Amino acid sequence: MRCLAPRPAGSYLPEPQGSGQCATMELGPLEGGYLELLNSSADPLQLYHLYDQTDLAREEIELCSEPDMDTINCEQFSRLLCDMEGDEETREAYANIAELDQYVFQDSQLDGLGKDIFIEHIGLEEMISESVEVEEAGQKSQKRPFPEELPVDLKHRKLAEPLAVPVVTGTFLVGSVSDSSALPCLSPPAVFNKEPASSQSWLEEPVLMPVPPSSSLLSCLSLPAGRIQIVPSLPSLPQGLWQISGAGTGVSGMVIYQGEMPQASQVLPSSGPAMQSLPKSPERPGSTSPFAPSAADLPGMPEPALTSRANMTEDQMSPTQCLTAHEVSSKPPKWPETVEQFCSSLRDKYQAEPAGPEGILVEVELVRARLERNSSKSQERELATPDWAERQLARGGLAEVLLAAGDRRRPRETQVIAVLGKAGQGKSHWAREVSRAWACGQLPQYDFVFYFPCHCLDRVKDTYRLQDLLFCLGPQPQPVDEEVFGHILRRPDRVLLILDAFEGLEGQDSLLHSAGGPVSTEPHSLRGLLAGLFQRKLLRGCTLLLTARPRGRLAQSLSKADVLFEVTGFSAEQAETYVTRYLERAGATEHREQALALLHGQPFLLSHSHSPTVCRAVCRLSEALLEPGGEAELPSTLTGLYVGLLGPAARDSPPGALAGLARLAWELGRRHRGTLQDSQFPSAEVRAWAVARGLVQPIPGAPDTELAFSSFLLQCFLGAVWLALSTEIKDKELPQYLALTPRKKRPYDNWLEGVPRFLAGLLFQPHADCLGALAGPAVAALGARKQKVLSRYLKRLQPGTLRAGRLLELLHCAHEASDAGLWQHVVQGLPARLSFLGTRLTPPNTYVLCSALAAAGRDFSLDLRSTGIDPSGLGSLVGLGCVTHFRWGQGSGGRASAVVLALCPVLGTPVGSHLVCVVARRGRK
Ligand SMILES: Nc1ncnc2c1ncn2[C@@H]1O[C@H](COP(=O)(O)OP(=O)(O)OP(=O)(O)O)[C@@H](O)[C@H]1O
Repeated sequence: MRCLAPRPAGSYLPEPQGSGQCATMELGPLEGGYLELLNSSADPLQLYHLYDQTDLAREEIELCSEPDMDTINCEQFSRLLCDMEGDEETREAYANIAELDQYVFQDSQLDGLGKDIFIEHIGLEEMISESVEVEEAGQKSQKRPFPEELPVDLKHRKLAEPLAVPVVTGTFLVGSVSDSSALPCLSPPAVFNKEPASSQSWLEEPVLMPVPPSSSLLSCLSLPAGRIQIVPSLPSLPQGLWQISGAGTGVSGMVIYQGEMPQASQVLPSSGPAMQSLPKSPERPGSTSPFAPSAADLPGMPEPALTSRANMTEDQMSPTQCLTAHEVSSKPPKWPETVEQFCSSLRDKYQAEPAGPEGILVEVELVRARLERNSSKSQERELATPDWAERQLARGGLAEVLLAAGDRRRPRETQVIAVLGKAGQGKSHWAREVSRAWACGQLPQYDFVFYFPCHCLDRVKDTYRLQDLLFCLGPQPQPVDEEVFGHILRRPDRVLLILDAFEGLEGQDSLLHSAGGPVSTEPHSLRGLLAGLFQRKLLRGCTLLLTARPRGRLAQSLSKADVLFEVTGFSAEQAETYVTRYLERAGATEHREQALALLHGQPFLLSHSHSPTVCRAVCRLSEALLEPGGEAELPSTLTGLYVGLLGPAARDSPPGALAGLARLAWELGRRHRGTLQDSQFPSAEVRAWAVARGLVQPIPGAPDTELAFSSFLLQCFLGAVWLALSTEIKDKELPQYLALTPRKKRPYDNWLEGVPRFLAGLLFQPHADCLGALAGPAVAALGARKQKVLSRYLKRLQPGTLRAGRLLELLHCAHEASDAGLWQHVVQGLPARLSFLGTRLTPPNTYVLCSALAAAGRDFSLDLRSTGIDPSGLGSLVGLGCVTHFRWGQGSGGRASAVVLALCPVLGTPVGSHLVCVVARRGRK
């Protein structure tokens, strides 16, 4: 393919010299240089096509004999690149652009002017709202001279044009904001503290007010009147657009952009840095994966071939697929029939599986993760908590995740990728999407993808060979075919094994690091086989993708993985998308607005909907509540949510069914298990009831005799029901199950981590609406006795002595209890200085903390560093009048890294160094 190489004089495009067989474009010659070309409104494809035709006519090249202006095939594309590389003028023009880019966007000393011009020049003005007037709000940094080589017109404009944005010194900035009132501003009216921090505390540094990032959440932070101060010498901010709006300041908005500026060819995300990382919903006509954009996603590109690899030519593949396929390996032209058949049966299997129980897919981001020791004394590790703005999203989506370990990969070396996250965050959902994406032809670097739910691999008694694992225990059980197996062994680098819910394997931790795994494919225990894979002895060179809840010793072993990612659940927007899609699937689209109103009416449940599991539960209850019509309201607690869901099921249950299932949930949970065999149910009747009511469900890929609780949270709820109902649990033992006080020897390791708050909810909430609604009035006396025991215990607890994680759990218990006396007792006991350093503040954690601080009626100082708190949560917390001081920022360990800002009524206070921002004000010049 030919490139649009500029001609030395005048026009960049030659006059067409004949049309040949190609359609003639009506496009006049373009004058100027590459920058003009970039700036022109001409369609690049048209330009290419026009130029291409003329050369075609000249060179009589066959390529364009069937002209299709929408199509650039792979070969054409690589020739374009080659031609561009070979052309001196092209190189020079692009070098100029690159240099300008570097000068403008990567230099922390540069003011906003050059950037603005550059943005405008390359056509990114749209990023800056034209409706907002901007004002200088800071001081200029020292300017450097322009590089001599810069295009003259840019130099000229830089010097001649007026300053379009207020300059605040530092790293860089992008533009003003549009009307912030249009954004969902979740924070309450804020009154900031404007006093200096008191001494002798972690607040000693003048750290007051963060610049909160705006995100896909489009959240904003209301800023009250007060001094503005940005502490200088900040290390780099993470990338992204940050937005602040302030009511009391006349500031309509402020956007800070930190990080690399998108290149001219890139599209700036309209609402923050969130990137797609999962294949798109099957309902969408476009591609289901960022890996291979479809014709719908990229107008002008041919739709990629989907399922079959046979007879697939490069022309039929999308460019991305095409390039990737070339990069990864060249495949043999044709596979033996048996291999083709096996491969397509695998693809069919994955394509036939629905996306989750409801067949809904919401695109979510994966975040780069890291494990760290949870205390200096312990060897145990847990997921590190980066600040929200420091998170590194897997910007290349699925492709990035799968290729992430590639850099470190040695030739023919197995790579291990771990995708981690708390229960119910969507790990399995994501892993199944990977296999579905492959089945749709979107991961051409793999010939075979095997998905295993690890519950099915926990067979200690039998021995297996590698081929048994792949064929008999694999997703599409069938007799071993040696020809296919031989094919797999020849190219292990083209095999992806997905081990989902890895924590479900007995003794998983030892599989990852112990030595001595088998080197041959002779029969071994299943554990031995897996150890051989992880120790890179079996199928060496393959990719192992495992998903797990990282806890205990497993977390320790997982640090051996080549690369780690975390599934972090839904944003508020994604939760709303889920609700919408859920109702569409249920054929109840007419209830959408009401359902969203119900959810927003219960902000606590809204915050919990950050977990896809809870979001799904909320949808199910909303659907049930809205169906009969009339007034409806969601409960205000998680306990209420699950009582609402289980109540009707309990009412029509066989005698003792609920208690029987609750006992199973508890007993299995104590052994860290969430799956059960048919034979474990008290009776076939109970099994049938539990399946029919969706309390347990088949495990995809597992034998029919194996079932799993439909969610971990439901198992926790049932476990708590058992503790509340059981006469076998002695009263004095009950408090230990809240796991709030450290004990030397704990009989209960809190694996069922949702139990404490559900137990408090079940025992404290009014009996008739809660425990009674599930188990009938007969258990009222038992419940009252247990409640008394817990109440005594909780009231003796001193919140000030608890570590941050336990304090949050106590707040959750008190919230679930919905008991005014208990709540008051807890909030009154909160210490005035609260440090959450290194403890995750998820949306529900932030919610209970906000409620408690607001109810306490006194002032608080908060350390919010390394909590991962999101912008809206941060806005809500620091917007509380009672929060007089707070600290938030990147990292821990006292790095002088916080972004500090306090407001003054009039902006214009010098705004520190190393930050460039645009402050937009309405009605002021
Ligand atoms: N991106 C998503 N789009 C739509 N639904 C989702 C998404 N992620 C998760 N879900 C739904 O949320 C629920 C929980 O997801 P999933 O089972 O994948 O979580 P998990 O992290 O694997 O949990 P566990 O650790 O308990 O196995 C499922 O019903 C799933 O279908």
